[in-house]
Amino acid sequence: MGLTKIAVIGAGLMGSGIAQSLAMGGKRVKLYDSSKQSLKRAEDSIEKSLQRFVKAGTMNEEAVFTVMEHIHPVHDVWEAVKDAELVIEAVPESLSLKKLVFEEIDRLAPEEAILATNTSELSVTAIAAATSRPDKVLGMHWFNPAPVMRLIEIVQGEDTSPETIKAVEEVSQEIGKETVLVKDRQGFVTTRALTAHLLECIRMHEEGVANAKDIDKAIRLGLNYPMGPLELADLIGLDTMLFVSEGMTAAYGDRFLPPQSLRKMVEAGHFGRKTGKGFYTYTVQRETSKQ
Ligand SMILES: C[C@H](O)CC(=O)SCCNC(=O)CCNC(=O)[C@H](O)C(C)(C)COP(=O)(O)OP(=O)(O)OC[C@H]1O[C@@H](n2cnc3c(N)ncnc32)[C@H](O)[C@@H]1OP(=O)(O)O
Ligand SMILES: NC(=O)c1ccc[n+]([C@@H]2O[C@H](COP(=O)([O-])OP(=O)(O)OC[C@H]3O[C@@H](n4cnc5c(N)ncnc54)[C@H](O)[C@@H]3O)[C@@H](O)[C@H]2O)c1
Repeated sequence: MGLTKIAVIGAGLMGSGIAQSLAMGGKRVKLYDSSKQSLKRAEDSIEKSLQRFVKAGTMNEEAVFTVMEHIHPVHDVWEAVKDAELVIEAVPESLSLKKLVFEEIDRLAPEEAILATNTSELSVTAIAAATSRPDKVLGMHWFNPAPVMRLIEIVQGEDTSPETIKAVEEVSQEIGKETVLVKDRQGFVTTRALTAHLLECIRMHEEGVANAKDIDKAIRLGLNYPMGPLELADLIGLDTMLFVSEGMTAAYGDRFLPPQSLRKMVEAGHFGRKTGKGFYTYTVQRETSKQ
């Protein structure tokens, strides 16, 4: 059994799903978020997601209890990383923020710990350079919703060692995921391909080529995609989509420019599922009063 003690930093949409996926694969996970509210929301969304597996008949209540037993929400980053063999970061898509987080976990985590970022498209090499261990830093790009999606895209930074890659390939396979290995180029493989697709569909919506429902239906039924592009953008988070679009524009030019309508929705605080409104409206679970 490879790496077993894992810390996840950032318990939002992805961090909660990553923690759940690891725990479902038998790993012990400490889950930290700078916001207590996010940590509470993470526990609720993990419970909800596990109940989907129970409803689907692929898990029983005993397995749910075991998975929850493997996830330890903590309120202090030192507590989260102090004995970790692998730390996975899933904070918002901002290079400056990720560098700050990596500087901190580099100082606090055991020196042999591997540090992985779940960035969608930012430079793994630049994040690694913020630490004293660039050979032990790589991209571990999960997909939303993490408990269901089967791929982990491993991104090799300029100084990532082969041993680091092998250890993360192993832990990915141990929890039932498939991996691919890509170079550290903006957007890697998946985000570059997906962003081109999603942005073009948002532009079509903006130009009034068709309404949101028909654009999604056309792609879902016409191209046999599991989700339409606008409902998928709402699932990913329009805030993340804007971050990604701006990052890709810096690297590849105007073809990735964010549509004005995307920017306006984000400026208005409409991030999609996570805020209850994006291209569609959703019922957002009320925050529990208990902290
Ligand atoms: C940009 C980033 O860096 C990288 C990315 O993440 S790109 C995005 C990658 N993800 C995709 O492309 C997802 C495409 N969609 C799909 O594969 C499928 O629609 C799906 C797996 C999300 C759901 O498939 P399906 O079996 O039809 O489930 P369905 O009953 O329709 O449920 C859809 C809903 O369930 C969620 N979901 C389904 N199973 C789930 C599970 N076990 N745990 C958590 N959420 C689950 C979906 O997110 C959505 O949320 P909701 O519960 O709040 O409604
Ligand atoms: N949303 C997706 O579909 C998706 C898929 C793959 C990868 N990603 C990437 O994963 C990362 C997280 O995205 P997300 O959608 O989960 O975002 P999110 O906004 O849902 O979650 C981010 C979490 O990080 C927490 N946070 C912020 N600063 C922190 C800090 N200094 N220390 C600890 N926690 C902190 C926030 O409180 C929040 O709970 C981004 O880099 C994103 O590009 C997103």
